[in-house]
Formats: sequence, C-alpha cells, structure tokens
Amino acid sequence: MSGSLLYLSGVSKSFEGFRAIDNLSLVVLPGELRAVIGPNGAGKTTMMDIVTGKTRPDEGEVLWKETVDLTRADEVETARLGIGRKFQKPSVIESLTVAENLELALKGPRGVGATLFGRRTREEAREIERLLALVRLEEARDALAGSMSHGQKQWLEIGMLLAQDPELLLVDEPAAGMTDAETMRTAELLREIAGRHAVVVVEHDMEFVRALGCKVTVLHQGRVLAEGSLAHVSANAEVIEVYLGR
Ligand SMILES: Nc1ncnc2c1ncn2[C@@H]1O[C@H](COP(=O)(O)OP(=O)(O)OP(=O)(O)O)[C@@H](O)[C@H]1O
Repeated sequence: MSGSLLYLSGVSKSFEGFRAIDNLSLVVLPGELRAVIGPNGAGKTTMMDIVTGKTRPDEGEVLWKETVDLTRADEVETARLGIGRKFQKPSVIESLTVAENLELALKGPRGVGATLFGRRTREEAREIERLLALVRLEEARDALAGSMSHGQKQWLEIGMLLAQDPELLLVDEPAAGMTDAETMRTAELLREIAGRHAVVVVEHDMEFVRALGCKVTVLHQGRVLAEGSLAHVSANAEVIEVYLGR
C-alpha cells in the first residue's frame, strides 16, 4: 500500500501442520499507533516474530517501507532497519542507574565500558534528559534501575528502545502486572511517542486499549477478524463471541 511503513499481505505460517498465521494482511502507516488484540493463541506473538525476522513465514509478503523484503531479514537486520521490540519482561540492567541504562542504550552493547568509565558528550546528556522527561523518570535518574517499580522498569525499557530512535516499536503486553495508574500512564506515554515513531501494541487489558484511543486490529486464528475503532470492533458479533464476551 502506498506510503506504508509496514505491509503484510497473505502471510501464513504453520508449525507442524498447525496454521498459527493464516493469510494475514496488515498495514501500518508511519507514526501510527495501533493496538492488536485477540484471544490466546490468535497469532499475535508469531506476527511480531515474523515482522522482526525471528520467524520466517511460509507464504506472503512482508514489506518495510514498500521496498525492503522483511522475510529475508534476521533480527539484527530488522533492528538496524529501525524496528524495535519490547518484550513483556523488562530487561534493564538493575545494577546501573536509570540514566546509565539510557546512556548504554544510546551507545549500544559495546558502550558498557564507556558508560561506566567514560564521559558523556553534551549531545548524549541532552538526549538522556529528553528521554528521562519523556518516560517521566527525571526524579529517578540517579537511582538504581533495580530499585524501580515494575511499571517504572517498563517505562525505562521503552526509553531505552527509543534511544535507538526506531521508526516502528512493537510492544508486547506492557500493562501486564501494572497498577491501574501505571497502566493509564503507559497509555499516555505510547500516545505521546506515536507520531515520531509508529507503535504497535499487543494487549489484553481493554481499559488500556480504550485509553490508547487508536485503531484496533482483532486477530483470531491467525487472521484479521475485525479492524477499526474500539467501538467499531466491540460491536462486531464475531469479536464478542471469540474474545470480548468470554
Ligand atoms: N514455535 C512454535 N512451535 C509450535 N507451535 C507454535 C510455535 N509458536 C507458536 N505456536 C502456536 O501458534 C499459535 C499462535 O501462537 P502465538 O503465541 O502467536 O499466539 P498469541 O496470540 O501471541 O497468544 P498469547 O495471547 O497467548 O500470547 C498457538 O497455538 C501456539 O501454540
């Protein structure tokens, strides 16, 4: 599709004869915020695995910016192209401070020594401040990441992914295990970062999806069951039957 950032068409993937993804089509535009919902086993994780090059589809097209064939890319290449992925479990370095974690993310994995023993350039310091403000951890900049709440660790990790300035951020169930206040704050954060980055969020928490206020894609049995506003998909009889009405 013209102007798409991510384009999936007719994508299928089977595991030992079981179709986890079945003729899936999906388009994400630059800067778009999109929620993906669906029952357990609907194929949400497999879809993200395909986009990031972790899993190769059996059939179908997966295009980045209309031209780059993502079915030939591995996870390192998709990261380099600008696709960031936030897994459910936070993976911050607990023995470093919040600011040091962000600094490390700016410098990449080879920057551990420079982070611990080197000096921050003025540009790095400015970028760290921008990210701290964005993820609302300014007050916690010098605290150890290990002392943060679960929600704060999730925000820090989102900040670390943003340090790489991805054009697409895939986020897997960020609200799981968060308090209600943290959940709402996370929705606000993702709304804020959309625009500069496209964000695709997989989530089960419907209050969170409502707070995102974005287009929703409902997956079921590896394909798109419904797509549109939350009000639109919530009124769909099949969606109610397989997911919302449980
Ligand atoms: N490597 C694999 N080998 C065999 N089956 C797999 C593999 N990966 C996924 N599946 C199967 O494919 C289906 C889709 O799984 P997937 O994890 O993508 O769903 P999901 O929508 O992310 O579910 P959940 O909400 O539970 O995380 C499931 O039935 C799962 O058991």
